[in-house]
Amino acid sequence: MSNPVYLALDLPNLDAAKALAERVKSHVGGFKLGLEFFCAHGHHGVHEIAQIGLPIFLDLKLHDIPNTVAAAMHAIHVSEPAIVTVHASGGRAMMEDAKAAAPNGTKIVAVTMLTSLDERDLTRTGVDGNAHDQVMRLAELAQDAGLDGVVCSGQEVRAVHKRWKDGFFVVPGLRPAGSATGDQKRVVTPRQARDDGASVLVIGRPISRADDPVQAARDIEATL
Ligand SMILES: O=c1ccn([C@@H]2O[C@H](COP(=O)(O)O)[C@@H](O)[C@H]2O)c(=O)[nH]1
Repeated sequence: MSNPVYLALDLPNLDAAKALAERVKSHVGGFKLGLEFFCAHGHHGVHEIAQIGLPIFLDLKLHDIPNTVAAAMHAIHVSEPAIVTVHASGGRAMMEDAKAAAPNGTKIVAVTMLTSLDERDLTRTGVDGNAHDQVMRLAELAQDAGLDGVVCSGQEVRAVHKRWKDGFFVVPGLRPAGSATGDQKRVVTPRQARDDGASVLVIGRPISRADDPVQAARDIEATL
Protein backbone atom coordinates (compact mmCIF):
# COMPACT_ATOMS: atom_id res chain seq x y z
CA MET A 1 0.00 0.00 0.00
CA SER A 2 1.35 3.46 -0.86
CA ASN A 3 2.06 5.92 1.93
CA PRO A 4 -1.17 7.93 2.58
CA VAL A 5 0.63 10.83 4.30
CA TYR A 6 0.69 14.15 2.46
CA LEU A 7 3.04 16.62 4.13
CA ALA A 8 1.55 20.14 4.35
CA LEU A 9 4.36 22.42 3.22
CA ASP A 10 3.07 25.50 5.03
CA LEU A 11 6.30 27.43 4.80
CA PRO A 12 6.77 31.01 3.57
CA ASN A 13 10.20 30.34 2.09
CA LEU A 14 10.41 28.30 -1.12
CA ASP A 15 13.97 27.11 -0.57
CA ALA A 16 13.07 25.93 2.94
CA ALA A 17 9.99 24.13 1.58
CA LYS A 18 12.04 22.42 -1.12
CA ALA A 19 14.72 21.39 1.36
CA LEU A 20 12.15 19.93 3.77
CA ALA A 21 10.36 18.11 0.93
CA GLU A 22 13.65 16.59 -0.27
CA ARG A 23 14.53 15.44 3.24
CA VAL A 24 11.25 13.65 3.98
CA LYS A 25 10.29 12.44 0.50
CA SER A 26 11.02 8.79 1.27
CA HIS A 27 8.64 8.80 4.24
CA VAL A 28 5.56 10.55 2.81
CA GLY A 29 3.28 9.85 -0.15
CA GLY A 30 2.79 13.40 -1.46
CA PHE A 31 2.96 17.12 -0.75
CA LYS A 32 0.08 19.42 0.15
CA LEU A 33 0.45 23.01 -1.00
CA GLY A 34 -2.07 25.40 0.51
CA LEU A 35 -2.95 29.06 0.51
CA GLU A 36 0.20 30.19 2.28
CA PHE A 37 2.40 28.45 -0.27
CA PHE A 38 0.37 29.28 -3.39
CA CYS A 39 -0.08 32.97 -2.55
CA ALA A 40 3.66 33.30 -2.00
CA HIS A 41 5.04 31.12 -4.81
CA GLY A 42 2.23 30.49 -7.34
CA HIS A 43 2.61 28.00 -10.18
CA HIS A 44 6.38 28.40 -10.16
CA GLY A 45 6.52 27.10 -6.58
CA VAL A 46 4.15 24.24 -7.38
CA HIS A 47 6.36 23.25 -10.32
CA GLU A 48 9.48 23.31 -8.13
CA ILE A 49 7.93 20.97 -5.55
CA ALA A 50 6.44 18.73 -8.28
CA GLN A 51 9.99 18.21 -9.60
CA ILE A 52 10.70 16.16 -6.47
CA GLY A 53 8.50 13.47 -7.97
CA LEU A 54 5.62 12.91 -5.54
CA PRO A 55 1.93 13.76 -6.18
CA ILE A 56 0.80 17.32 -5.46
CA PHE A 57 -2.35 18.23 -3.54
CA LEU A 58 -3.36 21.86 -4.20
CA ASP A 59 -5.40 22.82 -1.16
CA LEU A 60 -6.83 26.09 -2.48
CA LYS A 61 -10.28 25.68 -0.87
CA LEU A 62 -11.97 27.49 -3.76
CA HIS A 63 -15.22 29.20 -2.74
CA ASP A 64 -16.91 31.72 -5.03
CA ILE A 65 -19.66 31.90 -7.63
CA PRO A 66 -19.64 28.93 -10.06
CA ASN A 67 -18.25 30.90 -13.01
CA THR A 68 -15.29 32.20 -11.00
CA VAL A 69 -14.44 28.83 -9.46
CA ALA A 70 -14.60 27.14 -12.89
CA ALA A 71 -12.23 29.79 -14.32
CA ALA A 72 -9.82 29.29 -11.42
CA MET A 73 -9.96 25.55 -11.99
CA HIS A 74 -9.05 26.05 -15.67
CA ALA A 75 -6.10 28.18 -14.61
CA ILE A 76 -4.59 25.38 -12.55
CA HIS A 77 -4.54 22.85 -15.40
CA VAL A 78 -0.91 23.84 -15.92
CA SER A 79 0.05 22.26 -12.59
CA GLU A 80 -1.78 18.94 -13.11
CA PRO A 81 -2.34 18.41 -9.37
CA ALA A 82 -3.52 15.05 -8.07
CA ILE A 83 -6.07 16.66 -5.72
CA VAL A 84 -7.72 20.10 -5.48
CA THR A 85 -10.11 21.38 -2.80
CA VAL A 86 -13.24 23.52 -3.00
CA HIS A 87 -15.62 24.45 -0.16
CA ALA A 88 -18.83 22.41 -0.08
CA SER A 89 -20.67 25.44 1.32
CA GLY A 90 -20.18 27.08 -2.09
CA GLY A 91 -23.14 24.95 -3.15
CA ARG A 92 -24.01 22.26 -5.63
CA ALA A 93 -23.73 24.33 -8.83
CA MET A 94 -20.30 25.61 -7.82
CA MET A 95 -19.06 22.07 -7.13
CA GLU A 96 -20.52 20.72 -10.40
CA ASP A 97 -18.83 23.48 -12.39
CA ALA A 98 -15.56 22.98 -10.52
CA LYS A 99 -15.55 19.27 -11.36
CA ALA A 100 -16.44 19.92 -14.99
CA ALA A 101 -13.55 22.38 -15.33
CA ALA A 102 -10.97 20.23 -13.53
CA PRO A 103 -8.09 18.51 -15.31
CA ASN A 104 -8.72 14.86 -16.20
CA GLY A 105 -7.41 12.69 -13.42
CA THR A 106 -7.47 15.40 -10.75
CA LYS A 107 -9.60 14.51 -7.76
CA ILE A 108 -11.86 17.35 -6.61
CA VAL A 109 -12.75 17.12 -2.94
CA ALA A 110 -14.96 19.44 -0.90
CA VAL A 111 -14.12 20.82 2.52
CA THR A 112 -17.06 20.10 4.81
CA MET A 113 -16.28 21.62 8.23
CA LEU A 114 -12.76 22.87 8.95
CA THR A 115 -10.94 20.82 11.56
CA SER A 116 -10.14 24.05 13.42
CA LEU A 117 -13.84 24.47 14.24
CA ASP A 118 -15.94 22.88 16.96
CA GLU A 119 -19.65 22.96 17.59
CA ARG A 120 -19.57 26.31 19.38
CA ASP A 121 -17.98 27.82 16.29
CA LEU A 122 -20.67 26.19 14.16
CA THR A 123 -23.41 27.75 16.27
CA ARG A 124 -21.73 31.15 15.97
CA THR A 125 -21.82 30.87 12.17
CA GLY A 126 -25.57 30.34 12.39
CA VAL A 127 -25.62 26.58 11.78
CA ASP A 128 -27.79 24.47 14.05
CA GLY A 129 -26.78 20.93 14.96
CA ASN A 130 -23.54 19.13 15.63
CA ALA A 131 -20.35 18.59 13.64
CA HIS A 132 -21.36 15.09 12.59
CA ASP A 133 -24.63 16.30 11.05
CA GLN A 134 -22.98 19.24 9.32
CA VAL A 135 -20.28 17.04 7.79
CA MET A 136 -22.79 14.40 6.67
CA ARG A 137 -25.06 17.04 5.09
CA LEU A 138 -22.22 18.63 3.12
CA ALA A 139 -20.73 15.26 2.16
CA GLU A 140 -24.07 14.25 0.66
CA LEU A 141 -24.20 17.52 -1.28
CA ALA A 142 -20.66 16.94 -2.59
CA GLN A 143 -21.54 13.39 -3.64
CA ASP A 144 -24.68 14.61 -5.43
CA ALA A 145 -22.56 17.22 -7.24
CA GLY A 146 -20.32 14.48 -8.63
CA LEU A 147 -17.19 15.24 -6.64
CA ASP A 148 -14.62 12.58 -5.80
CA GLY A 149 -14.83 12.96 -2.04
CA VAL A 150 -14.57 15.32 0.91
CA VAL A 151 -12.25 16.77 3.51
CA CYS A 152 -13.44 16.04 7.04
CA SER A 153 -11.93 15.39 10.43
CA GLY A 154 -10.97 11.93 11.66
CA GLN A 155 -13.93 12.15 14.03
CA GLU A 156 -16.38 11.91 11.12
CA VAL A 157 -14.54 9.90 8.46
CA ARG A 158 -15.88 6.53 9.55
CA ALA A 159 -19.49 7.72 9.22
CA VAL A 160 -18.89 9.41 5.87
CA HIS A 161 -17.11 6.34 4.52
CA LYS A 162 -20.02 4.15 5.57
CA ARG A 163 -22.44 6.26 3.49
CA TRP A 164 -20.10 6.86 0.52
CA LYS A 165 -18.33 3.56 -0.06
CA ASP A 166 -16.19 4.57 -3.07
CA GLY A 167 -15.51 8.13 -1.89
CA PHE A 168 -12.07 9.66 -1.49
CA PHE A 169 -11.52 11.05 1.99
CA VAL A 170 -8.90 13.60 2.95
CA VAL A 171 -8.32 13.96 6.69
CA PRO A 172 -6.30 16.81 8.26
CA GLY A 173 -6.23 17.74 11.94
CA LEU A 174 -4.01 14.76 12.73
CA ARG A 175 -1.79 14.59 15.77
CA PRO A 176 0.42 11.75 16.97
CA ALA A 177 -0.47 10.89 20.57
CA GLY A 178 0.77 13.57 22.97
CA SER A 179 1.64 16.22 20.39
CA ALA A 180 0.43 19.83 20.51
CA THR A 181 -2.92 20.45 18.85
CA GLY A 182 -2.34 24.16 18.15
CA ASP A 183 -5.38 25.64 16.39
CA GLN A 184 -6.89 22.25 15.50
CA LYS A 185 -10.02 21.32 17.47
CA ARG A 186 -11.33 18.05 15.95
CA VAL A 187 -8.23 15.90 16.21
CA VAL A 188 -7.40 12.19 16.00
CA THR A 189 -4.16 10.23 15.52
CA PRO A 190 -2.99 9.33 11.98
CA ARG A 191 -3.55 5.63 12.73
CA GLN A 192 -7.10 6.23 13.92
CA ALA A 193 -7.95 8.17 10.75
CA ARG A 194 -6.46 5.50 8.53
CA ASP A 195 -8.33 2.73 10.34
CA ASP A 196 -11.58 4.67 9.96
CA GLY A 197 -11.29 4.99 6.18
CA ALA A 198 -9.16 8.04 5.36
CA SER A 199 -7.64 7.92 1.85
CA VAL A 200 -5.16 10.73 2.51
CA LEU A 201 -3.67 11.83 5.84
CA VAL A 202 -2.67 15.51 5.82
CA ILE A 203 0.06 16.27 8.33
CA GLY A 204 1.89 19.56 8.70
CA ARG A 205 3.40 20.90 11.91
CA PRO A 206 3.95 17.53 13.64
CA ILE A 207 6.53 16.94 10.90
CA SER A 208 7.55 20.38 9.63
CA ARG A 209 8.09 21.86 13.11
CA ALA A 210 9.69 18.78 14.65
CA ASP A 211 13.30 19.05 15.76
CA ASP A 212 13.99 16.19 13.38
CA PRO A 213 11.36 16.17 10.60
CA VAL A 214 12.71 13.00 9.01
CA GLN A 215 12.46 11.09 12.29
CA ALA A 216 8.97 12.53 12.91
CA ALA A 217 7.82 11.36 9.46
CA ARG A 218 9.38 7.94 10.04
CA ASP A 219 7.70 7.64 13.45
CA ILE A 220 4.29 8.44 11.94
CA GLU A 221 4.90 6.02 9.05
CA ALA A 222 5.71 3.28 11.56
CA THR A 223 2.32 3.69 13.27
CA LEU A 224 0.34 3.15 10.06
O1 LIG B 1 -10.33 21.24 7.61
C1 LIG B 1 -9.13 21.45 7.27
C2 LIG B 1 -8.76 21.62 5.96
C3 LIG B 1 -7.44 21.81 5.64
N1 LIG B 1 -6.50 21.85 6.61
C4 LIG B 1 -5.09 22.04 6.22
O2 LIG B 1 -4.32 20.92 6.64
C5 LIG B 1 -3.06 21.34 7.15
C6 LIG B 1 -2.95 20.87 8.57
O3 LIG B 1 -1.73 21.32 9.12
P1 LIG B 1 -1.25 20.93 10.60
O4 LIG B 1 0.00 21.72 10.76
O5 LIG B 1 -1.02 19.44 10.60
O6 LIG B 1 -2.32 21.34 11.55
C7 LIG B 1 -2.98 22.85 6.98
O7 LIG B 1 -2.27 23.12 5.81
C8 LIG B 1 -4.43 23.28 6.81
O8 LIG B 1 -4.56 24.37 5.93
C9 LIG B 1 -6.86 21.68 7.91
O9 LIG B 1 -6.01 21.72 8.84
N2 LIG B 1 -8.17 21.47 8.21
